[in-house]
Amino acid sequence: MMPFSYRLYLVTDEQACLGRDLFWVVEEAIKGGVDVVQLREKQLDTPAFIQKAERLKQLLDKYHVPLIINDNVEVAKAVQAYGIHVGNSDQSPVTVRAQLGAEAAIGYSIEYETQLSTANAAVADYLALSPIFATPTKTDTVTEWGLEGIAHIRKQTQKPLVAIGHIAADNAGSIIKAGADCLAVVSAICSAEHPAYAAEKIRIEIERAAAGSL
Ligand SMILES: Cc1ncc(COP(=O)(O)OP(=O)(O)O)c(N)n1
Ligand SMILES: Cc1nc(C(=O)O)sc1CCOP(=O)(O)O
Ligand SMILES: [Mg+2]
Repeated sequence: MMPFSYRLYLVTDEQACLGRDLFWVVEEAIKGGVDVVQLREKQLDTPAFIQKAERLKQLLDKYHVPLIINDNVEVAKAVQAYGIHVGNSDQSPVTVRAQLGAEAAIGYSIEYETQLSTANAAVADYLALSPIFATPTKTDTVTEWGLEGIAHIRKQTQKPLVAIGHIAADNAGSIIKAGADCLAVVSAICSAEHPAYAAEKIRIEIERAAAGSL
């Protein structure tokens, strides 16, 4: 098991970067306060995914920001990523743990409350509530957890809770106050005119809400 004490989680989406260089967007996002990055590539084959992940890891290492790989265990292994994120259509966290060992952080999407009591949730280092609010960025989702859903799940687990889905500066504080530990964001940062400024605004809301709930 690995610690997961991050606050602002960038999930990449090249399309959402509106023609700008992904590596530039990521670096700006880090300057604004992103402290963990997931490389999410749904179209690349494994060799191309590895190549991109290697380049991204070099950049992230400069800032001591951990790299999470979406779905692909082979890529996570090849680049010695900090961890991997899997959901219900991917290899299970139990299988991934067997392949990557205790030294990899595993994130697991929670779409149904019944998942909480499974071995898959038990071996995960963080749980992602998927989605908090419906989002055009990913439409193959089940239901929206909403703020009430976060509070409900918060009472049932001590694991770090990552919220994802339609998160931006204007709802960041309420999501943290409802019980999330970390906010995962695609478009509000990748598609922002100034990704650094956008990340900074979200980070400020996170810190403000977290300080208020101490
Ligand atoms: C932080 C985070 N949370 C949820 C997801 C979604 O994972 P999944 O359900 O496996 O869907 P895909 O991203 O693989 O399409 C995520 N990637 N990251
Ligand atoms: C990658 C991803 N997973 C989700 C889930 O619900 O599991 S929602 C999502 C995309 C989130 O994008 P945005 O910040 O633009 O709303
Ligand atoms: Mg997946």
